[in-house]
Amino acid sequence: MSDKAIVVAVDGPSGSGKSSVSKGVARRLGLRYLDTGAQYRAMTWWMLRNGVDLADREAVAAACPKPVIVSGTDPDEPSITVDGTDVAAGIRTAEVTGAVSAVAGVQAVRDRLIELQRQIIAAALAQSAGVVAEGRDIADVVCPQADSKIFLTASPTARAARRSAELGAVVAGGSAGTLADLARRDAEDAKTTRPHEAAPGAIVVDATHLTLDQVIERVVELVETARG
Ligand SMILES: Nc1ncnc2c1ncn2[C@@H]1O[C@H](COP(=O)(O)OP(=O)(O)OP(=O)(O)O)[C@@H](O)[C@H]1O
Ligand SMILES: Nc1ccn([C@H]2C[C@H](O)[C@@H](COP(=O)(O)O)O2)c(=O)n1
Repeated sequence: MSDKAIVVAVDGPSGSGKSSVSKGVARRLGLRYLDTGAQYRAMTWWMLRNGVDLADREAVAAACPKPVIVSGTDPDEPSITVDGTDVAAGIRTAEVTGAVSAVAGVQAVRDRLIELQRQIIAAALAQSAGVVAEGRDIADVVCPQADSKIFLTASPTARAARRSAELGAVVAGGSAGTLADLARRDAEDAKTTRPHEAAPGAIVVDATHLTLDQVIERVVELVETARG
């Protein structure tokens, strides 16, 4: 097996299992883990906290250089801070989830976070065995030179059922409400990225009928095959 540090890109729609699978693969292969969605959420958290009008794209673009966002890449303990504040829980609220697509749709935000993501990936390549980076545009925009590209998907009902189970009864309307929330966010995200389309060179992994462990195993096999 080659000793070259590697990048594994994992993209896919909301709730397809990107975070759980990417962390599991990173642990198995001794890689770092980068959650790019958490960075868009952290930017949104900061905008909401600072009273930026999210309907005003110019205001969002003007404000986006200000927050200092730091991502920790240990797959056992991923972390994210904004201006030194731990926002790991704060970025998962319904308020942030409902607002994040609007912020992620502003090109100046994307430019800033993509630059940050490339810096983190470069540091991981220099200092470790590599990184699993997950999001919506890793394989086609952030890191087209990734060594392995995975497009992780699952049926809308499987994604909604899994997300519902994770959230318990918190979402109004239960699994049906979650299904509608996922569909709405995917539709919003599709204005900016391609959440339902595999990038050129990406291998599609359909997790609808697979357990989490089976998906991790499948992705590890694909990465090891590509590594040679
Ligand atoms: N193959 C699977 N079988 C059963 N449950 C799964 C599977 N994959 C993921 N899950 C569960 O589904 C839920 C959503 O997974 P996860 O948060 O990893 O998705 P995601 O794609 O990162 O979501 P988002 O895009 O919203 O950040 C979690 O509760 C996770 O444990
Ligand atoms: N590379 C990325 C990652 C995420 N986003 C957007 C799309 C999502 O609605 C939002 C939050 O991501 P999640 O935590 O649910 O994976 O961020 C993006 O545009 N590009």
